[in-house]
Amino acid sequence: MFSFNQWLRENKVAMWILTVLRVYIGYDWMTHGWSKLTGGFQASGFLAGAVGKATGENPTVQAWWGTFLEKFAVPNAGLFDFIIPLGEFLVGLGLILGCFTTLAALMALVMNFAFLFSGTVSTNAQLVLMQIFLVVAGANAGKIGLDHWVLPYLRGLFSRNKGNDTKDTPTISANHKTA
Ligand SMILES: COC1=C(OC)C(=O)C(C/C=C(\C)CC/C=C(\C)CC/C=C(\C)CC/C=C(\C)CC/C=C(\C)CC/C=C(\C)CC/C=C(\C)CC/C=C(\C)CC/C=C(\C)CCC=C(C)C)=C(C)C1=O
Repeated sequence: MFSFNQWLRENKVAMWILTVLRVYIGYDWMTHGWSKLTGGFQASGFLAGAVGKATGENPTVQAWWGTFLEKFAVPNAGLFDFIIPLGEFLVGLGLILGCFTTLAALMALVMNFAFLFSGTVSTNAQLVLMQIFLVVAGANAGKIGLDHWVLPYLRGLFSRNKGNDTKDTPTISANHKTA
């Protein structure tokens, strides 16, 4: 039976479409990150505004997220001045190069949802939808990219001496000499 998920994960045509999608999304993240890194960026104003949206009868910002912003993000705004521009830039770079593609897409989702929870729709919802395709596709989304080499390298690193590697298994060879 045809499975769309399997098609995303294994098909060659899907691999090319995902590559175009990945580079497009990556370029969007990287340019936003770069302009914040070079032009300066302060999260405090936005964060205070988001806290203000957590009140009223039908608040845009959910109470638990409002509490997180008020108690953690606002007092540590300097951390977000740094991690948001860096995160956006690195996520963009990872997606463009196809390096740790799935992890980069997941971190991108974390940021999109943080912005959505804070009451900004903007391009976040459409990025979320596109990035879900990248995550479901898994390795196929990074095959035309550094993941083509990085993933097998990591697999080798973590599966050494496990699996079907026989070099550590003692065997008695034909010319085995006994004393
Ligand atoms: C449209 O949207 C929007 C924006 O945005 C454009 C915005 O700004 C903003 C404005 C935002 C603010 C004002 C801030 C708001 C802040 C909050 C709401 C506070 C809460 C926020 C959070 C909880 C989010 C925190 C952020 C996180 C978790 C992201 C952190 C991410 C990272 C640090 C980066 C992760 C990156 C990865 C995993 C990719 C990794 C890949 C690479 C780095 C590639 C590197 C490749 C190389 C260097 C090449 C060489 C490498 C090789 C060859 C590999 C070798 C391999 C080996 C195995 C050796 C809004 C509102 C918005 O609405």
